Amino acid sequence: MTTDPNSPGVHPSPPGDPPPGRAVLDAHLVVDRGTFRLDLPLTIRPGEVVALLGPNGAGKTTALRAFAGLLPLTDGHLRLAGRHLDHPGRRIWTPTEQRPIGVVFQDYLLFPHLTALDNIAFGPRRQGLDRQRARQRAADWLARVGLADHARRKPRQLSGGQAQRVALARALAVEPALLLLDEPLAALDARTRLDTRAQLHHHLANHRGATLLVTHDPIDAVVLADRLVIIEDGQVVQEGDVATVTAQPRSDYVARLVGLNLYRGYADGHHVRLTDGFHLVTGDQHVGAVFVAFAPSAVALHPHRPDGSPRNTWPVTINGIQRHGDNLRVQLDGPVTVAADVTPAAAAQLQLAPGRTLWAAVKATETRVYPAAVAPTDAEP
Ligand SMILES: Nc1ncnc2c1ncn2[C@@H]1O[C@H](COP(=O)(O)OP(=O)(O)OP(=O)(O)O)[C@@H](O)[C@H]1O
Repeated sequence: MTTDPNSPGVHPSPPGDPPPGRAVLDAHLVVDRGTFRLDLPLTIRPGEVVALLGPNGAGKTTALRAFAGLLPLTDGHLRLAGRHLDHPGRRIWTPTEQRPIGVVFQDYLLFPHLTALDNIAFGPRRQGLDRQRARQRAADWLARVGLADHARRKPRQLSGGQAQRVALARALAVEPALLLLDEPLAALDARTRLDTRAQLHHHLANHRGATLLVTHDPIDAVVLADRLVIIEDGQVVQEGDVATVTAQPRSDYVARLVGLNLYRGYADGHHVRLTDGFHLVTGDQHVGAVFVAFAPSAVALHPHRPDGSPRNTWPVTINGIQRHGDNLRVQLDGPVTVAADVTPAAAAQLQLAPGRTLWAAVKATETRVYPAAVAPTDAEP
């Protein structure tokens, strides 16, 4: 691999490229790490915030490192603001420090020996601003994140929430075409996270570049992102706006993330035969391969088989019980594995305990049915 002598940031992409359209980020990351392969097409429009979600080992960190220039692409391309930063097919590669990218790492990685002000001024200085103007820009950013009076503090003299805000200001002070956020709120306690999330939302709304948020936290994703991209085993399994993804999960991971029971099956009118042979009656009519989803709150538990109503009923055995907000979430085994939410009062009445057998009931009208065939994505600009 050779370094592109015509450093991106100075020269446009070579002629012959497809037009970048409205996307500021246009990437197809292919990265091989041993037996693991990340294969992630991703475009992001100016001002758009995309959350990259996935279970452990899905490839989120690999993607983040590839964007930041800490891992080279095996194949594919990475184009930002119309310039190729990485394109193995053309032997183009751009070192980290020359990429117009701001990164907020999970543990912030502030320079410990520099003040908050100098941490933020570092990027603009390296971009060529003189010392005074770089410090002025840093001071402006400190004021924007509400820390004007913390300019002289060193990172060890800042709280977790303050350090996070300095890290965000440092990343944004270089006016990056792409802002990468790596679990930006994970290190904060619950109260600070709430405030900091609201502030982050405000700053992202004003950021004109693209933002990629890597997170495990569905709340961060739902609050902060315009679009979700979910990867598993290095591949995109679902993407779309928050409302669509949360309403119509297409993988077990996404269903767990949004707290829904999810099954695959084959629909014939109001009946869906699940892959393990069980039948569900649904409110919607469909024909063909479908997903069926319903909320744990839609599952009613009874000590005896309920009769006389057009519902789905089946015997279940309690496998586990956890707190879930003000309620209890009960994991149930049976011909259909299912999670049910019950109030503490109902739990006491039903004498819930692991191993106890009950009946589960779900009204047909509480189910959602949608085709299993993958719809075309709306990712293209
Ligand atoms: N240095 C490495 N060499 C080889 N394979 C690696 C290396 N680091 C990670 N991997 C593999 O790459 C895959 C993706 O890992 P990655 O850290 O990107 O996942 P992740 O989605 O960030 O996971 P987590 O949520 O646990 O941080 C995993 O299978 C992992 O074992």
